[in-house]
Amino acid sequence: MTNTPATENSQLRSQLKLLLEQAHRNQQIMQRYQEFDLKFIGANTFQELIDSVFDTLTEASELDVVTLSLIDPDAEIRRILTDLRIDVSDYPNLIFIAESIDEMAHPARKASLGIYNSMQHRRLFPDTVLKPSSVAILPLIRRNALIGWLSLGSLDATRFTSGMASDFLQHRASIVAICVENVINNERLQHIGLTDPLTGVNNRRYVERRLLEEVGRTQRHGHTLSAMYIDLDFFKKVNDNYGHQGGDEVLREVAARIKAELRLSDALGRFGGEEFVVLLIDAGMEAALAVAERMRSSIANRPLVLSSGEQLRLSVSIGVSTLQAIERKDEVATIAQQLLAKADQALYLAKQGGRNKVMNVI
Ligand SMILES: Nc1nc2c(ncn2[C@@H]2O[C@H](COP(=O)(O)OP(=O)(O)OP(=O)(O)O)[C@@H](O)[C@H]2O)c(=O)[nH]1
Repeated sequence: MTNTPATENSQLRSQLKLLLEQAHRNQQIMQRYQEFDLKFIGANTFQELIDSVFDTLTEASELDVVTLSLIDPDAEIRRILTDLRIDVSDYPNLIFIAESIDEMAHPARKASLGIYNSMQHRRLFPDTVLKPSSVAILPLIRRNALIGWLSLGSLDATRFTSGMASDFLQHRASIVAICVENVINNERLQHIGLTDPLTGVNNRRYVERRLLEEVGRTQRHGHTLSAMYIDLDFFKKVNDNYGHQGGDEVLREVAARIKAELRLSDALGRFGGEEFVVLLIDAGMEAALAVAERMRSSIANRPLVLSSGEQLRLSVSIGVSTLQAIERKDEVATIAQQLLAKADQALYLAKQGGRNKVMNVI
């Protein structure tokens, strides 16, 4: 049967209507994606970016699971994030790949779409996340280097199929790659500004900032907070006998021994020369004195070995103070100053008392 002009006309009209509806839907999708791109680009911190990737992207693209894997062989990114007090364990969908990428079992630089395969994709969808039925694995490439993968997963096995065009997804991955690189560089700069270049521990600026935060928290929630001043004894002699470089090596080793006695939530900063300040979070005087004693003995009881092979014995003096019940009306800055001043007085007593000692001022 041949179509009359009238039926042809009506068929064309309904085709046109479908096309217009499709175009309208596509425009809405594009608009939605542009909003997400702006959200990614607007992220200033790593935390803001990963929140956008995991929450916004998952919801907007109607995905069941999204993971972000970053190649971090020397754990540098993890160290920066930990120092900036971002707990990576809060993000099960954020994966750090420690091995060299050649060991990864799938093509590294091309987008790959298809059915989930546990052999191939297990690393990008670890046990802590939902197992998808189909996946889109999008490499994140910056300046020709592979920095990780954005992995999208759906419970619908037909959502991502191997023949499907991936330009649109790859475009999204390029934006995520740029944003990841930017926020990591930002965090790196922040980190450098708060780190002592010689010892790698934090600097005075960081500790002073943290101290105000922690005093505020103590005031609000009634926790305890302790502070320590740690000063190397007769350090001038180390420089005189082993040279400035020997002195620097000693400072690095002492910083590492102090750090080894601390919890991740505590703060350690080099305040200048051969003086360190520690903030012990949620620790009263008794606990702080015990930690200080462990630090003192870990330095005094074990000789320091220089790169020249020379060994030397050294000690530290430590002054401890603790914040107890504080009045709400007191100024945070004044309380912080008093806490440090007391630790400094205690250090003075330790030096006066013969060094290699822990003293406290209440
Ligand atoms: N190698 C090295 N030495 C430093 C650094 N900063 C400060 N110093 C040295 O640290 C020494 C500090 O000496 P003093 O303040 O007299 O104290 P001390 O010899 O440790 O004596 P007490 O603190 O009284 O036990 C000086 O010789 C400084 O030159 C540094 O970054 N590297």
